Amino acid sequence: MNQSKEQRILNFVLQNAVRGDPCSVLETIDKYCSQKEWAMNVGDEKGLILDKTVEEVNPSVALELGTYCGYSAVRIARLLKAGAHLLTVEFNPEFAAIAKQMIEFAGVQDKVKLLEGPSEEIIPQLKKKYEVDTLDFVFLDHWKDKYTPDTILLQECNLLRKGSVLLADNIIVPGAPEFLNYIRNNPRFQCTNYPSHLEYMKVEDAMEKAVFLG
Ligand SMILES: O=C(NCCCCc1cc2ccncc2s1)c1cc(-c2ccc(F)cc2)cc(O)c1O
Ligand SMILES: [Mg+2]
Repeated sequence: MNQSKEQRILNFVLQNAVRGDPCSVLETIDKYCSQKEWAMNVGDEKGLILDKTVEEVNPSVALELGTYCGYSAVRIARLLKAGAHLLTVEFNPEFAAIAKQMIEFAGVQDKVKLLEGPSEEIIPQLKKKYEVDTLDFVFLDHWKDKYTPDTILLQECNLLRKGSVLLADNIIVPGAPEFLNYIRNNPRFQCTNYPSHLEYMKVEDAMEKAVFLG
């Protein structure tokens, strides 16, 4: 049966990128998705905002919700200091299988733990099962109507500490209006908006950073 788009992206990386070189993997995915088939990776323009935020936070423990093909997991992991790690959550088994191979090809597998399942099930397991104390950085890039309930769940599970940084993708497209309303009106978060563009398109999009004030 014919291949999925995600399998085609992975194959293009396996055939054209340099094994063990995360930047080469990112460039190759961006090349494929801007020239051949659009896909919902954070991309190179919003990827720079992600890079700057990760470098600023320099997290020891990071969480990503919404792995997809592993583009942003590779993007984040390549910037992590020795001993730091990223937990990334994907509920679609096909996407998780692609992402696992992408992460391994990029050579960042020692810094990334890929967790399969719905975020609302995984988040409550982070402390006991995955030995997380608190999260320094959280990248929200899964279903846009899950951003708010999962942010509330992270607080209920005591996974945020004073200074924890959340970064949310797709604030304009597909949009996360309920999250924006929640986070900007919540006195426990200090928010910053970063205008940008939808990955590989001239369409406006934005990212929102929210620092937890404790
Ligand atoms: O839906 C998007 N991303 C989430 C996919 C949902 C995957 C999930 C992961 C997970 C893990 C744990 N629990 C539950 C879930 S659900 C998304 C969509 C667009 C877009 C933009 C314009 C379009 F015309 C069409 C699509 C752009 C983007 O950057 C996106 O991130
Ligand atoms: Mg996104």
